[in-house]
Amino acid sequence: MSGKTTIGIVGARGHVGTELIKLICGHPRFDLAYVSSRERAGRLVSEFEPSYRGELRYSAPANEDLPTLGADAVVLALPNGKAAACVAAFDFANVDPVIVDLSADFRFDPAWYYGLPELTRVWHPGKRRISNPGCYATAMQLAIAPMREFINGPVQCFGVSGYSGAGTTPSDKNNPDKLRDNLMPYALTGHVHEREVSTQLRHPVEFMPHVAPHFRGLTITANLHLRTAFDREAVLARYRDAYAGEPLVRVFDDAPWVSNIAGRQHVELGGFTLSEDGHRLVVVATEDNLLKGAATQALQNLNLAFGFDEFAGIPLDTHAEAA
Ligand SMILES: NC(=O)C1=CN([C@@H]2O[C@H](COP(=O)(O)OP(=O)(O)OC[C@H]3O[C@@H](n4cnc5c(N)ncnc54)[C@H](OP(=O)(O)O)[C@@H]3O)[C@@H](O)[C@H]2O)C=CC1
Ligand SMILES: CC(=O)N[C@@H](CCC(=O)OP(=O)(O)O)C(=O)O
Repeated sequence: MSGKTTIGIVGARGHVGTELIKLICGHPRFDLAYVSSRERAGRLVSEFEPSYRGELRYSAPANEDLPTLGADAVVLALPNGKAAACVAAFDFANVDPVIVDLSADFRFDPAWYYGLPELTRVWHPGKRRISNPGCYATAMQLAIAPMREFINGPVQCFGVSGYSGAGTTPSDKNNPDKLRDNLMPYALTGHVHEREVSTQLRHPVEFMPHVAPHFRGLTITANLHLRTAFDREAVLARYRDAYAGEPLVRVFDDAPWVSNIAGRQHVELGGFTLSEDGHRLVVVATEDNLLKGAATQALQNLNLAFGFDEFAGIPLDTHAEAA
């Protein structure tokens, strides 16, 4: 291979695995070692991903064969519940690549680093087992964190995701016919991202997710009750300060629209609206669930794990001006 750091992707046919292949193809320091898919085993990656110009083919290694494949890092992009068996195979073989898990399987395991770099990168150095946050959970935490110390009582978050969030295994939530002209509520209490955000922020969050007919991009509308009365300027100043110098978090005056975020790497925050008494704040966040909600964040985590620039290989567009 090329002297580059090599990455294996397990579950590379999926929506997130596909985005990660594209990002790694454009990365100056990473190269693909292997990409697994049972359905595409034997097929050339270039058949599915034109930006990949090599001869690599999808393969379908058994878990116990993964440690023999020799990648410097492994990204697990499998459905929930499948990661532990892969990790156990590496442990059993005493092979210790950097592992980034995209599922929810290790997000509550204190032995794993929770990688939402804008909020947790200070704890990253030396971490080789990295749990990538959930898509909605990323947007919720970035929307709430700057006001965390002033929040009074639970935060309510109304979420609407494009149906790529539901993966490729057929279900009502990714069935375009059932989604047409529709908004599908689900997991209205107890969604894993509710628990994830409440745990990470150490503050209760109540999350009500929905799926919509668009393919990619999600919106979170967060309702925060505040102990202290705020005016809009003070709120905006807190968000601008919190994310100053963060290329993947942009703060706007107006509420962001999901139609503007598909295919883009960053999270947008905006629409800061206060009640008349200044004690209730509503904030809107949008994000491409497959990018900052998954693959882009995984790339930030991989860059940090190998000591590269955190944003290497992440195409930062500039066409929308932050407020
Ligand atoms: N979609 C999203 O917006 C986000 C997803 N995530 C998480 O990322 C992970 C991947 O999501 P996504 O790409 O949407 O999922 P998909 O359903 O699109 O893809 C799943 C991948 O896993 C493989 N796979 C499925 N079942 C198995 C199995 N039993 N054993 C081995 N491989 C299997 C599939 O390939 P094949 O069947 O060919 O082997 C496919 O490559 C999930 O854990 C998801 O929760 C996180 C944030 C956002
Ligand atoms: C629309 C839809 O179904 N979205 C997924 C979230 C995708 C995600 O972030 O997944 P994990 O936390 O499982 O990794 C869901 O609600 O389960």
